[in-house]
Amino acid sequence: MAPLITLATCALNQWSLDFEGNLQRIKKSILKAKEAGATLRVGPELEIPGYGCLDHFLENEVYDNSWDSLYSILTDPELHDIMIDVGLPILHRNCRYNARAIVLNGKILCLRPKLYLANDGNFREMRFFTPWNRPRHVEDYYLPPYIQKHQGSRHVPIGDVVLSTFDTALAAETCEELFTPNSPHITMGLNGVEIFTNSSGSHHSLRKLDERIALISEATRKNGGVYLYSNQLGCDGDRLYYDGSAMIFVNGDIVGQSSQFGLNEVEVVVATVDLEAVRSYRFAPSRGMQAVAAPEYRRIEVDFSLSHENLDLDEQHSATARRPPRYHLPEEEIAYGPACWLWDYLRRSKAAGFFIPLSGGIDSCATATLVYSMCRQVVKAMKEGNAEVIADVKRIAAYTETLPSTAEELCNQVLCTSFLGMKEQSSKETRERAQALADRIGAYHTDTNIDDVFHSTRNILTSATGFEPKFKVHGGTTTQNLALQNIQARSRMVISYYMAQELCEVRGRPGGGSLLVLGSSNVDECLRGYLTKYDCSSADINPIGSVSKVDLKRFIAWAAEDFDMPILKDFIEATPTAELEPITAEHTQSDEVDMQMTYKELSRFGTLRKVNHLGPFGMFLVLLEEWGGEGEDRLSPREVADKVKKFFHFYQINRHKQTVATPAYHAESYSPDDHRFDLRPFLYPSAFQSWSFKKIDARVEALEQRIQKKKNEANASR
Ligand SMILES: Nc1ncnc2c1ncn2[C@@H]1O[C@H](COP(=O)(O)OP(=O)(O)OC[C@H]2O[C@@H]([n+]3cccc(C(=O)O)c3)[C@H](O)[C@@H]2O)[C@@H](O)[C@H]1O
Ligand SMILES: Nc1ncnc2c1ncn2[C@@H]1O[C@H](COP(=O)(O)OP(=O)(O)OP(=O)(O)O)[C@@H](O)[C@H]1O
Ligand SMILES: NC(=O)CC[C@H](N)C(=O)O
Repeated sequence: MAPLITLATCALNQWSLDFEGNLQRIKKSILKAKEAGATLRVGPELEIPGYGCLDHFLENEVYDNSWDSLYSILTDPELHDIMIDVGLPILHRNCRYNARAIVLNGKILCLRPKLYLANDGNFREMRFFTPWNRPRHVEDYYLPPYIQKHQGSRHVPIGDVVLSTFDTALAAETCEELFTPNSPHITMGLNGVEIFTNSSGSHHSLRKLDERIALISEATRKNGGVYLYSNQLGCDGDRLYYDGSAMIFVNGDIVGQSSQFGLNEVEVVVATVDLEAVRSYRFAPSRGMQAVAAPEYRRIEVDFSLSHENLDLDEQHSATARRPPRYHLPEEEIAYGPACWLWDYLRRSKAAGFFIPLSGGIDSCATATLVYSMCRQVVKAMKEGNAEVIADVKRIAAYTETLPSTAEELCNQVLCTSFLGMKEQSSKETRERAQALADRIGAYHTDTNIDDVFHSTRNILTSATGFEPKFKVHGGTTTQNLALQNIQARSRMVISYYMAQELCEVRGRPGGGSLLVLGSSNVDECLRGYLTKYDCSSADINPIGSVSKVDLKRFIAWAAEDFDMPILKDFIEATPTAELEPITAEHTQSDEVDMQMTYKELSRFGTLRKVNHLGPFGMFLVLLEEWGGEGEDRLSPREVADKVKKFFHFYQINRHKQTVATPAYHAESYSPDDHRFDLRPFLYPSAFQSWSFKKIDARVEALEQRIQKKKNEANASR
């Protein structure tokens, strides 16, 4: 019988280029793993410099510093007696590799470079690294001189290897390799590898954890084995939030899972597993037939036992029981992910808090609710005794000597909101909703009118040219109507930055400080371009910029119950409106009327454009199936065509706005973010003269002729 083995994986809140902080968190995780009796610890991808260094991976200094950190791990005797799988970038024969060092008792056993790099969506690993791309190939890696001295040899093996200990075999695959069709774990498993490690730099996106769980579960269900998944956690200096969820699987089942969103900088997951369960799982002769035909790996012999053969631990421990996977609802993912990201951003930027221009509409309400959600998590972590969080709150919550004890108290210290209204345009309802929300969450709120700024800006044009622009409801043209709306929108941006800079002084915050302006444009408005360029959407950061309106509404409905905030129901029921035009008895502005499409339709267009990679004609064909056909609520081919064409027209003429979009938390797979995720032109030829639109027209005409023919035949046969 095989003895039991205790293994550990972890989620670490690394920060790009924070070599000292990263090293300290790595060491802490190793010590925690050791304390729990583990003999193997796996850490996140590129954990030494942090995963998100991006073009810094082209700087040699990052490689040197990473070796310095590794040297510190090798020479720390407290980190001995445990096998360590740690991520770092390395230079080998002048090529850069995203690698792992497998280390034991102060010596490097081998280096394992990533075979297949992640290079889609937000990932650009091919920009910095070379893929090893040669399964099972091994070479000699020449160590830096001071490491050679310490190691007692000039080189160590580098490549796709298997490690054989006294009692089992293990091997490493790295993040994306799990997602590829021909994952290394398949051949490794057929070669008798019983333990797989995977270190990841995998960011959050709504509903993505399901995919990871399905992949790992499938990998070990088919082939048997123990799978240790490690991931980075938190904001490491970018739009991305790495959502932890370190996990241990045995033969398709989860036996350990860390939190997906949390404020702990170091989370270690430990499980005790019975290797006999893996061996007996691999009984099928069909597997055996593939195993004997599988190509062989070079084995590194390791004089170490992962099991507790001679320890009392065996008697005390039994294998960790399997448990169901823990998923959050998408509305919970929105409540927790952006909130944790905001916290990391706030503490790491050393800002004094946030400023939100609060309109009384649902979007800025969602942004404010996320800051409140952040405060709830921070206060909870303080109550649990989280020392790092307490230290950060001591610096940030400077208004009082004592630490805030409720989310509302903390929110009062870190959040200022302002209603920036106009006498004729702003309704009593929005003004009151903004005030009521601020009161409920404890924000410091001001209610002010910006009519003076509006009128004086408008009058500048009049005194310069004699021309007097008017709103449409007062007889103005569309251009005049838009120009006047944009004065309001853009002056709100200037006023917001002014407020953000001065409010700490106004409130007498010891040490002063200034606030970060938070934006509130959602993914659908960005996609359609229904926002004013350089208005409040041009904020410092935006926690909801990649969340759809449909999901935002679900989140607000969830928060109304879960955060006990009945006031949020009023926001859901209100008709979304920009309130940029004067309200009259006959006219109140409404988003969906203005946009000429619904938020639900926008979500579908967005998904088909980005996730399904469809152009206008392809989208038309898909939507024809979905929305077209016979029946009362079905659309004719021409109606479907009009919707698709309208969407592409507005998307294309407004794409330029995405070039200045506020850095937003990445959450949605159809995000139009022009900076890192959705790389497209921003000067398009006219959509209406496009080849695709002509194809749509031709197909509509053909379909209409067919429909007419059918009708004629039906009439004739009556
Ligand atoms: N191809 C191109 N490349 C680069 N820049 C280009 C461009 N075409 C126009 N532009 C620039 O963009 C400007 C037009 O864009 P922009 O100034 O945004 O103005 P515009 O898109 O004309 O108007 C803003 C729209 O957003 C709506 N809205 C809805 C909800 C809230 C808010 C709000 O702000 O609170 C606004 C508002 O009702 C209106 O329909 C042009 O004046 C020009 O400066
Ligand atoms: N009266 C106002 N007071 C303060 N801020 C405002 C006001 N009107 C608009 N804003 C700011 O400008 C942003 C964009 O305005 P817009 O009317 O498009 O809002 P929205 O996208 O519909 O969001 P919301 O649902 O928050 O109104 C808002 O999210 C808000 O931050
Ligand atoms: N760092 C990686 O290799 C990540 C790629 C992977 N597709 C993910 O999103 O998790």
